Amino acid sequence: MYSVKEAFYSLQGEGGQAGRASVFCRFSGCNLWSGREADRATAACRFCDTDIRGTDGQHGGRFASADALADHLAGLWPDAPGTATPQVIFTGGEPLLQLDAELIDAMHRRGFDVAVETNGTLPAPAGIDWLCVSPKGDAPLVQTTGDELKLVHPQADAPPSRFVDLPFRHFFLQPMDTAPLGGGDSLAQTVAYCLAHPQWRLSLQTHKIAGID
Ligand SMILES: C[S@@+](CC[C@H](N)C(=O)[O-])C[C@H]1O[C@@H](n2cnc3c(N)ncnc32)[C@H](O)[C@@H]1O
Ligand SMILES: Nc1nc2[nH]cc(C(=O)O)c2c(=O)[nH]1
Ligand code: SF4
Ligand SMILES: [Mg+2]
Repeated sequence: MYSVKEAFYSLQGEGGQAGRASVFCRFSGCNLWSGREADRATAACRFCDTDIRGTDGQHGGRFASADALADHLAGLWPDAPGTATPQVIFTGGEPLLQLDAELIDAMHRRGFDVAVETNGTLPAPAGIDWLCVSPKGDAPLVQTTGDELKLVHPQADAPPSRFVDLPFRHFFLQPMDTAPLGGGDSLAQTVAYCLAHPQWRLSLQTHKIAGID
């Protein structure tokens, strides 16, 4: 059984694939926060910008099998002209609590590339085409390889220097959207860090700038 908060068709807003049309599957639940505002201040991850509870979002629900969920997600890809490879982005919540090889295979059989956004505290199954790891504070990092490491910045207990020697192909710093918390000048700090440490590239949340989701 898979629990999905919401699913939607949009453009990847972040990281090295920003701008690519994708179907998003946002799984419910996370191992670093309950999703309740009352628990935010004491959670392992405190700055989450997302509603991760329940299955009540658009195209959300509970799916009894990998094929049922894969059919549901493939149905969100538009009947559009051209030859672009469809992509599904499994996110959440924490997708690696639910994503398994069966669902990855089911999406591949439907012609989709499979991308994942994870906090890196759980091992990733094989077969993912684009793995984005986004470490959180002092939560243990288990998944130490992938395509991109995308660190939300600044985090007092997660300096970029701790991650920059890991074997990822791309290193992004993403300014912390402080809307859930209030205050801060994370954009200026992130720009300054990238200028001083050129291994890191700036990732802006372009979907928020564009106002698309
Ligand atoms: C909502 S998380 C879900 C996936 C997974 N749990 C994770 O944390 O990577 C999706 C992406 O949004 C980023 N994110 C969450 N809250 C953010 C915020 N306030 N500002 C900037 N990025 C944020 C995460 O770091 C992650 O890269
Ligand atoms: N457009 C858009 N791009 C995204 N890339 C990662 C997202 C996420 O919440 O995982 C996200 C999201 O929520 N929306
Ligand atoms: S790990 Fe990801 S989904 Fe979980 S609370 Fe943090 S940002 Fe949100
Ligand atoms: Mg998001």
